[in-house]
Amino acid sequence: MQKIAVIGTGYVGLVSGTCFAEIGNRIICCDIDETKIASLRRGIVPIYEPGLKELIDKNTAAGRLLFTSDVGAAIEASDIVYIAVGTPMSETGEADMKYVKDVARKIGEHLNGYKIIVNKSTVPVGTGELVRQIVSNHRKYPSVHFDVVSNPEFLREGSAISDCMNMDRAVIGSSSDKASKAIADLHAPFGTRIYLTDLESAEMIKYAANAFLATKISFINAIANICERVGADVVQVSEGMGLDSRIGGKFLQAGIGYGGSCFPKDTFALAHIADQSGYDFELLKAVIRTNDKQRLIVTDKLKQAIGTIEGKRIAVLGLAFKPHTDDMRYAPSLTIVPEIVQLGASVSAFDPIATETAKPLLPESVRYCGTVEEALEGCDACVILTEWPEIVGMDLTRAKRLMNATVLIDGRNCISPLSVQQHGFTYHSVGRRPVNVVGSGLHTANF
Ligand SMILES: NC(=O)C1=CN([C@@H]2O[C@H](COP(=O)(O)OP(=O)(O)OC[C@H]3O[C@@H](n4cnc5c(N)ncnc54)[C@H](O)[C@@H]3O)[C@@H](O)[C@H]2O)C=CC1
Ligand SMILES: O=C(O)[C@H]1O[C@H](OP(=O)(O)OP(=O)(O)OC[C@H]2O[C@@H](n3ccc(=O)[nH]c3=O)[C@H](O)[C@@H]2O)[C@H](O)[C@@H](O)[C@@H]1O
Repeated sequence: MQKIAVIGTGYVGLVSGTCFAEIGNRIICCDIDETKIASLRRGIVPIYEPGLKELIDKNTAAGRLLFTSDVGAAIEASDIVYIAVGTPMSETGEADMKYVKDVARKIGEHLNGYKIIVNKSTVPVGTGELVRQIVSNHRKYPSVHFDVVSNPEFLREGSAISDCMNMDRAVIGSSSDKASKAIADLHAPFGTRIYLTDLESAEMIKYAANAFLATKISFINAIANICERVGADVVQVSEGMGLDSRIGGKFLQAGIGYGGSCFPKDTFALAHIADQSGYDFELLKAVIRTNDKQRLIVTDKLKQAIGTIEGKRIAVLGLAFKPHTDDMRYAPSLTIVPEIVQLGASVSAFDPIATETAKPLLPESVRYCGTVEEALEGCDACVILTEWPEIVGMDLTRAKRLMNATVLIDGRNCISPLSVQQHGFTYHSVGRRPVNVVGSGLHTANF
C-alpha cells in the first residue's frame, strides 16, 4: 500500500486517484477548489463519467480515498505526490504552466521527507526539470531529497475507468532508477506494460501520441471530403485501410473533426514547442487547419440541403465533444450552433448529459429539449453533432412524422444511409455514399 497525494481533481486526478485507491493504495485527492472538495465529500461527483461515482463511493467507504482542500497537509502525509492539474491552452497557443508551477512551489514548501513527485499533467518537454528546480528553490528543509518522474495519462473521457484499469502501457520517465521502479511497482496490479524512459522522452511521448491520433482524424476527414467529390464511400475506405495492420482501423472515423480538452490544446502546444525549438512542424499545423475547417462543413451542407437558413427551425442532436461525457471543451457544437443561430435559424438542441454544461456557452436563444423527439418536432432539418446511443438509435419513422421536412445532416456518419433512405430522408453525411453497395465489406477468402 502506497500513501499517495493526487493534486488536482479534474478528470485525470479523480479517475486515476480512484483507480489507484481501487488497487489498494491510500489516496488523498486534493484541490484548491473548496466547493469541488465539499461536493466530493458529500458524494457528489462534479463530472459525468460512467462508473466513476460508484467507484468513488466504494473506495471512500473503504477509507482508501480521501478528499481535502488542504493541499499542504496532503503532501506531508504522502510518499508519492501526483501532479494532475490543468495545462490549458494560453492565448498564444502554448500550454499554460501556471498551475503546475504553483503546485511545484507548494510541494517544495511541504517537503517534510523523501518523496517521489510524479507529473501526470500533459506538459512541455523540460517541465520535469522545471519542477525539480522550483521544488528545490522552495524547500523548507534543504537536506530532504526527492525525485521527479513523468508518468503521462492516456485515458479517454467517457471510458476513463476502463482505460485506467486496462492501460495499453504506462510510460515512466525519470533519471532515478529507484523512483522509476517505485512507480512501475505501483502499476503492477493493473498488469500493464511498463515503458521506462527518461523524463524528456516521456513528456514528448504524450504530445506525440495525441498529435498522431489527431493526424489520423484530420487525414481521414480530408479523405472523406475527397470521397464526396469523387463518389467513394469513406466508411468503406477507412475499413479497407484499417485492415492493414500497419495502419490499424482506430481513429479513422470521419466526421466534423476532433474537439475536447486535449487534442486541440495539445496539437497547438506541440506546434508551439516545435517552433520554439526552431522546427516548423508544417504537418501538424495542417492537421489543425484541416480540423478547424471540418466543423464548418455542417452549415455548408445545411445551406445546400435547405437553401436559406434564415427563419428555419433546426434540431441539433448532441452537444458534447463526444458521447458519454458532459465535457464541452472545444466541442464542435460551440462553433456550429452559434453559426446556425447567426444565420437566422432557431435551434432546438438535445444532449442527454451535457445540457447544463452547454447552456452558459451557447447563444441564449437555443431551446433545450429533454428528448430527441421534442427537439425534432416541427424542425426543417436535423443535424447530428454527437453520436450518443439515443441519437444513433432514434426512431426514424417517428422522426419523419415529427419533422417539417426530412433533411438529416449526419456530422458523425453514425446513421445507416440505407435506413434513412428507406425512411424517406434526404441524407447528408461526411464522405459517405447515399446507399452502401450490396455485398461490400469484408469477406472470407472462399467468397
Ligand atoms: N481530461 C482528460 O481526459 C485528460 C487530461 N490529461 C491532462 O491532464 C491534466 C489535467 O486535466 P483535467 O483533469 O482535464 O484538468 P481540469 O482542468 O479539469 O482539472 C484540474 C484541477 O486542478 C485544480 N487545481 C488547479 N491548481 C491547483 C493547485 N495549485 N492545487 C490543487 N489543485 C489545483 C483545479 O481546481 C481543477 O479542479 C492536463 O494537463 C490534461 O492535458 C491527460 C489525459 C486525459
Ligand atoms: O490527452 C487526453 O486528454 C486524451 O485525449 C484523447 O481522449 P479524449 O479527448 O477523451 O477522446 P477521444 O476519444 O480521443 O476523442 C477526441 C475527439 O476526436 C474525435 N474522433 C475520435 C476518433 C475518430 O476516429 N474520429 C473522431 O472524430 C471525437 O469525436 C472527439 O471529438 C486521447 O484519445 C486520450 O488517449 C488522451 O489521454
